[in-house]
Amino acid sequence: MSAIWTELEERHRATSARRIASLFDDPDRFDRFSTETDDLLLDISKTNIDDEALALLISLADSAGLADRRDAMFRGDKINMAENRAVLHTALRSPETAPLVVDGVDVRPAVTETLDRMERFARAVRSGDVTAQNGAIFTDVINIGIGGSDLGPVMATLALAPYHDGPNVHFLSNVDGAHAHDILKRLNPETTLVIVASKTFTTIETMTNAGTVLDWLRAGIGTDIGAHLAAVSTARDRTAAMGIAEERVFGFADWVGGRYSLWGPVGLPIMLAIGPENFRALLAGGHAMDRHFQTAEARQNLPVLMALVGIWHRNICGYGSRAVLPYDQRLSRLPAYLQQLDMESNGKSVAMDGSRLERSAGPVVWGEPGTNGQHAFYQLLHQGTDVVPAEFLIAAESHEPGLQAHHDLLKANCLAQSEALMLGRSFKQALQIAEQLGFGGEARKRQAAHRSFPGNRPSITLAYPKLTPFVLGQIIALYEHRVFVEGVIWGINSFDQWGVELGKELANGLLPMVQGADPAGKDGSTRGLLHKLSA
Ligand SMILES: O=P(O)(O)OC[C@H]1O[C@](O)(CO)[C@@H](O)[C@@H]1O
Repeated sequence: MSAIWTELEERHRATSARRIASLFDDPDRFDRFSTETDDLLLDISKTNIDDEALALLISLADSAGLADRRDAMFRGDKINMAENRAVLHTALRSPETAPLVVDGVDVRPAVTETLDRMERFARAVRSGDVTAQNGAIFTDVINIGIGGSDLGPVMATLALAPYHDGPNVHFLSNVDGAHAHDILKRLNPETTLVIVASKTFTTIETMTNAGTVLDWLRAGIGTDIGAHLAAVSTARDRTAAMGIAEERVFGFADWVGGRYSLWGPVGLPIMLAIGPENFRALLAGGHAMDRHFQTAEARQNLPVLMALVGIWHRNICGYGSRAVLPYDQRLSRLPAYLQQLDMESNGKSVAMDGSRLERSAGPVVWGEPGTNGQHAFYQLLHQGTDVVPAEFLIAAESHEPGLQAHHDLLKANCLAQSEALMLGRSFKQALQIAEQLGFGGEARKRQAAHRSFPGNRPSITLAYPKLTPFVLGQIIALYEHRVFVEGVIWGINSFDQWGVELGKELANGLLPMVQGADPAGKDGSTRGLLHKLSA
């Protein structure tokens, strides 16, 4: 593998002076460097990757054993070695029936049974067959969860707003009491269903918020609150201890990682919002991407290509971050969702065997929807000292046919940004502009310096017909597999998250000090801040 890395670095050295725009002297470049699957088109042509670089990147993935690792994941092997767990979120969206065995048990029947139970429950809540304690239909649902038990449902519910015909869904995640307060003050406990979503059912934020919301329910409707509760968890003993009836608990197995969990019971709020049929279409989209990932040749394989672009930019070009820029307001939480998916999976510096990684791994992922971002941080994307590879997402068709002019503008802006990043504006062109504006002499040069754009900044674009549940399912699964492929190439375990533990432990120790205990043994800064923060 190291020989391929060296060849890639050499290829980069040999081509880094080249302008990306010059690659379009090849009239077929777009056709050869863009790929379509069911609904998605991925365009990687506006990068400096050429045939030679792509061939090397593909051999890198091959030599990392990508096909074997992929098959091992889908087969249910315990590829999350650090936790001795299989990684089978793909089973949650699979209609296949052939046995899928983990620890001697075929997992398919339980997946089907849980999905059917979720569906029955969601239908009954939506129709009013399952009602509040006083017989009223539930108008609102609060999902209490954080991280993977929040971000996926938040992102998908917003993305699929045009399909939202069920109760209003509110997401309570932050332990900051302001979050609970601001949600609860708008709601009526008599018509509110509460889902406590936590894989472990130990997460302090979720348990604290659940305690507050259960108290709010009791204050509003009395002690008999069972009709207003449901839970999503792998820990049935703990859901029982919270008083949530067995039939209101939707369980899943430890082979579903938190950030990969929206396809199963964690997706219950999505199902309540958009209905079981649309939820199943989301699953079908995810499964379609699974099939594509498993069967397409590397050069036509969207997750593989997206990952290889990621590797090229991170490791070969040395770019430390990537911007996710959905030109789709309803994907405004996609960057936040991807921050967990990507950075909690691949934000690591240790290989599977515990040795230090020889190369950089996961980049910083960030972003905001276009066009808003254009009026905020795009200045840095175009003229900043660091290059940030951009990832654009855009639909051919909107859900608002009556507002076509808006969508035309949205598309024009999206295309303009990737074009501007690539082309830039030369000093010579900027001099002409300055002259037209009436600047002369040194002022003209100064103006031109400020008004020129280096260009040659890479971007990729993901285009889709319309943001339907099926398309969204494909997009999410595409990113999941992209993260997986990058993790395989970096040689890391993308499915554990030890990096979140230390802060949790220290917070437990600090709580008594926040409440007045002696901060003995703490550093000067922490002691000083504790003093300043004592109310
Ligand atoms: O669903 P749980 O167990 O409450 O965990 C919530 C989140 O917390 C984390 O463990 C990180 O703190 C995530 O991986 C997970 O998605």
